Amino acid sequence: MAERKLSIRIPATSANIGPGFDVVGLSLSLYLSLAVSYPISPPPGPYLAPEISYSGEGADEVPLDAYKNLTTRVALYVLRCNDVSRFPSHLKIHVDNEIPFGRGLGSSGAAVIAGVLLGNALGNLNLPTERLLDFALMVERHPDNVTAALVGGFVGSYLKELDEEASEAASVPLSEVLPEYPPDAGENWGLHPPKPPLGIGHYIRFGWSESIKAVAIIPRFELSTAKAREVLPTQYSRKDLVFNLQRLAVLTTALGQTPPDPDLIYEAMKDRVHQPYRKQLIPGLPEVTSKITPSTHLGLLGICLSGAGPTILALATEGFERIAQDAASIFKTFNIEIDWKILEITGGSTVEQ
Ligand SMILES: Nc1ncnc2c1ncn2[C@@H]1O[C@H](COP(=O)(O)OP(=O)(O)OP(=O)(O)O)[C@@H](O)[C@H]1O
Ligand SMILES: N[C@@H](CCO)C(=O)O
Repeated sequence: MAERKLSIRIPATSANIGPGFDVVGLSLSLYLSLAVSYPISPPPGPYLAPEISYSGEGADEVPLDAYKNLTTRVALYVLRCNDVSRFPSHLKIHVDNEIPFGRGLGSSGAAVIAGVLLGNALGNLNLPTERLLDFALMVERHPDNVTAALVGGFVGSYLKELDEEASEAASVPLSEVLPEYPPDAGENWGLHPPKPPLGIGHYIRFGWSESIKAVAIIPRFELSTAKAREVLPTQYSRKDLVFNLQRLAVLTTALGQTPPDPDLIYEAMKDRVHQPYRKQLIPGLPEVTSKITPSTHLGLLGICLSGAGPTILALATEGFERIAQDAASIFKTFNIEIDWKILEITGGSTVEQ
């Protein structure tokens, strides 16, 4: 029986990088990988729903029902928006995941991009990158993680201001975008989910100095992005806004310079928009980010919360192990154990047939 096989690989991401809340993201060398197969002509007999197997991070909690799993729900959303009512029969998907859940390393953004790429490939849709991003943004509504996961590198993005009709289309509740269809609903599923407006997200890739690696200091507890967003204020002072804008403007160029300048970067990775409010959820955050500096740790460039946390990201050119071990000692005084990884800044998502 002739089979079609696909391999899809999505990198982890770190969002914000200090002052760039909801704006910048960085793709990192930890991966969510999907091995997909299905017969080109389905064998005679009834339609068979997808079979998912899963290994690695999140294996004990991720739903294996294709109508409940985030990646396959997103894939079905993309298919249905493009007049394909269901998955191919006898579809098999094996997921292997290296990205820990709820740690600020973009696990949900990776799962969403995996779904968009899976839907695009299964439906032979050949959607351009910009359209793939529109679909991802209908699900994960801030662009930093999904854009970096899709295109790779150090990326800045913004959401376009939409006209009234498009804003309405883009603000439908997530439950309508990704309903949990009953697996036996067969051919009768509607084909008209809310389609994304065109061109929601826009992005640009900045330069990145090859000498810089990322040390991910990963506390052994989860913090959901939703919870970490609830503690943020809805309004900011002009002083705090200008503080972040000044640093972000410098940071986007400073990280592309060789050799990178630690004095410029350390200060440029400070933030007043999200980290001060999230410290109540991450004991030890202010201590780690203030005690590990370029003057105490040779090679360190800057240090910040990764995404919504609790992971802390240190950017450095050398001295990686010492940075990680000293961060571990500080966290230990707060009774928090950590794992750490030295990561490369990597390319974007890939689909191989
Ligand atoms: N591979 C996956 N398959 C299915 N669901 C996933 C997968 N990865 C993540 N998720 C879902 O996303 C949730 C984590 O999302 P959340 O936004 O809270 O954290 P994060 O994406 O890891 O962190 P951040 O957005 O700060 O980088 C998980 O609890 C799980 O429900
Ligand atoms: N910019 C987002 C990233 C997390 O997904 C936040 O900090 O809440």
